[in-house]
Amino acid sequence: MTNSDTILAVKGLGKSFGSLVAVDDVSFTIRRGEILGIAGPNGAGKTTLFNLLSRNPIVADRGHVIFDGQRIDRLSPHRIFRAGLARTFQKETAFFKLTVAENVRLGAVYGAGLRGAAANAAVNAALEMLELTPLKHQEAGALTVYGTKRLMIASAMVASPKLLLMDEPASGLNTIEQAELKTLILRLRDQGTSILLIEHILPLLFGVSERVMVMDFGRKLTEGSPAEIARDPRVIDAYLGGVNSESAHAA
Ligand SMILES: Nc1ncnc2c1ncn2[C@@H]1O[C@H](COP(=O)(O)OP(=O)(O)OP(=O)(O)O)[C@@H](O)[C@H]1O
Repeated sequence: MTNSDTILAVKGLGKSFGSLVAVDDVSFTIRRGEILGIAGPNGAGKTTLFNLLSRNPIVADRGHVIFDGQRIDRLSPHRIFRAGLARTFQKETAFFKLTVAENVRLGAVYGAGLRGAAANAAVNAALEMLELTPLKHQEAGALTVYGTKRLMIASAMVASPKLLLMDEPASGLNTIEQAELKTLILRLRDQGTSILLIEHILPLLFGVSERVMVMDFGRKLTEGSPAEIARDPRVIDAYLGGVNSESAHAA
């Protein structure tokens, strides 16, 4: 069911909240070095899927997850992170009274288990990668939205994850910041990190993803290249709400 080219293989993943099936029998794979996009309307189950993969803060009712050849759906969130699967959150999340560098250090020490010079080197590399070095001594609470988004990514990247789950990194960003984020996401991928990306800003999602999976009512509706997804009438019906595929695809 998995091979060495596959970084993540998800099979039959499911989660219900009472009578609501938030994630319904979802299966997919991600190749090493790939960016797989996830689209879908509000409430489709995208964030719940991330929660199940990271087991943070909830666990799946059904299905299994093979990450880098190892079954991870019974590991603690901490062990999943250590195994190389990191995530960012939709809501800006940071220790706002700590500095930017201190936040990233927490990821290095308590997340990745690094100490001393190794921790310092990882923190500096992550700050540099996310262009946060000039802001390293600033309180996280004083960052812009885009700064906080980059801080969340830096706090994940400090562990050198093999796979990064990004939950709506472009929400709240202006168009210039969105363009910068696009460059940054591609750079992370080019440096060897596979990426699973939830994003409502379709030009960005379609512009960086090799493939896009669309969810609706907890289920995987379809998956394909961005061009295939943009012209799929089921997707237009479920998600684009009549926006024609040409404008949705204009990156
Ligand atoms: N802890 C929870 N308890 C009860 N219902 C939940 C819980 N978490 C999510 N849900 C419900 O599961 C469904 C899927 O939610 P989810 O946040 O995964 O959707 P989404 O696709 O990420 O939406 P959005 O694009 O708005 O972020 C929604 O109906 C939501 O209300």
